[in-house]
Amino acid sequence: MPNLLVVSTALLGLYVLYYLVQVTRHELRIRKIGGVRAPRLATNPLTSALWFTNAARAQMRHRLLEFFDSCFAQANPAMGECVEIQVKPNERYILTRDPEHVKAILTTNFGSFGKGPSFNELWRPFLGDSIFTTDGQLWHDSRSLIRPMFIKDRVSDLAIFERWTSALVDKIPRDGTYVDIMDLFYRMTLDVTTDFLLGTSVNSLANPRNHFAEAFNDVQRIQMLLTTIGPFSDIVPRSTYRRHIATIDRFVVPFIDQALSLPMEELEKLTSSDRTFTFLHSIARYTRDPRVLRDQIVAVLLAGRDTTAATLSWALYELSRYPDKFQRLRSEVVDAVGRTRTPTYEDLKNMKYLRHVLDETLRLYPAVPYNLRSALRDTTIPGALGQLPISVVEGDIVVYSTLSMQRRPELYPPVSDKFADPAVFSPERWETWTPRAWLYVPFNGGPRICVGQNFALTEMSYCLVRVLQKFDRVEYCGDWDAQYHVPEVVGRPGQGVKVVMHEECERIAGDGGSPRPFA
Ligand code: HEM
Repeated sequence: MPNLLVVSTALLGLYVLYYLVQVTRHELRIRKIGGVRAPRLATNPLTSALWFTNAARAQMRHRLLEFFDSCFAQANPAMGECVEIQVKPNERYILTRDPEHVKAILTTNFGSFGKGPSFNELWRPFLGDSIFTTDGQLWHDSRSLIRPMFIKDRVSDLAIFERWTSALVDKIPRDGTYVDIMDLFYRMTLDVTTDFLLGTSVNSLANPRNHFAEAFNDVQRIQMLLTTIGPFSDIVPRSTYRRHIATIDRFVVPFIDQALSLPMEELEKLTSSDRTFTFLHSIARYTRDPRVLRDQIVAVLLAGRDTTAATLSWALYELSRYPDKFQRLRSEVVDAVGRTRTPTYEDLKNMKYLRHVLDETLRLYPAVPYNLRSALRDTTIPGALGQLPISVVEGDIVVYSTLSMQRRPELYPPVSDKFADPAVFSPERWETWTPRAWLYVPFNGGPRICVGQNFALTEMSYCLVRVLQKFDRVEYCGDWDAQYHVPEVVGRPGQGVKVVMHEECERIAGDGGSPRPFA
């Protein structure tokens, strides 16, 4: 027994010594970089475990924004809105909501930051080595493979959007009953994206109970939790997560096998016609590796589906709160394309108020509310003007929130006749205001800017135009006070968006004035 005590004490002593050496080495490295630390919210594994527990709790209770904002109460004005958590002696999480920091990590100091090995490891079961999870040459190769799919000529082919928005419009009740339009938007964007990627849609608008869609939603929910608790994510059981990934693969892989079975001439033929073009057939011309194809398809599905659905949902939610803004948008739509004509790409680009509605929606509800980058080498992010920079050691994780940053009132002009309170939905502000650099970055910026930005804006514009051509009033039926933001990979309205859509009625001269819906 005494021997056991001696051995335990010796081991503990050795561990403490090792720990202190690590702490000192890390501290020296921070100084050597030439910058300073941000204020610390946690200094050791115990206090950081407590911090991550509180973060996970806030995320599960949908209070992550409040939690994230509260962390900056301890920020030091000399360093901008930035704080840090020392997880282990040589592992830190740096949190920021400062435009200068976001600019540094996304563009001016792009080469020093990336997704990093821990993000890759955490996300690999879901997204493999795709555009989202890799850095350097692997990322560059993915981007070169994917970017040509989003050139203007391809995006301006609106047939796919027409197919699925008209299916969505058909699903909206005309009899005064309410519908959760968010559910329809999620189903529509899944149908658009699977159609665009694979050439076959899951047709979830017709079949709401879809195993693939359910698995896809659940994997994202678990993935966000794993990311939030990062260093402690090993404690989360993975069986449900793996089961859902298997469901996703069972859906996607047969399409890939089929594409790979086609000879190159056939792939070229399919890809050269707008009618038969699919993302899968196009990238299958450049890689025959089924794993690469699977990973890129699932990554673009993740990128393209929920982001646009959530943004459309928030847009309609806000428009239903302001009937005058809804009417203004509708007038713009009807003046430009009437009540039935399908809009062209140029029509959509010319609708200024429509663009302001989407800009304002993405300002208040950026679809990707939280994001992170890992330091790939020792580097810095800027301090306040004339102050020392903040040292970032290789392996440190910098977490930034566009949601929190884009809602900081002090980064906006004072409230005036022309500029509404930044907490309020006001597309009108965009008529006279341009955001200061790096404040408004819903699509990110720099070399990793969203590759689907134009596709997304076209899809969302098309959908809103078609809905507003048909319906002249929207009535919100949810509980305004109960609405909340769900902080997952993509932030969506927690209560859905329950609305009654009122179809425009014309009074036909001579028919006794009975209302008749427009065709
Ligand atoms: C409202 C709609 C959208 C928003 C707000 C949005 C936002 C973003 C953001 C913030 C990123 C950076 C993610 C990161 O740092 O890891 C990103 C990347 C990306 N987005 Fe989008 N996105 C939208 C729609 C789309 C659509 C429709 C597609 C494709 C169909 C798409 C494809 C991509 C891809 C492939 C990337 C990875 C780029 C890279 O890492 O090089 N996005 N998007």
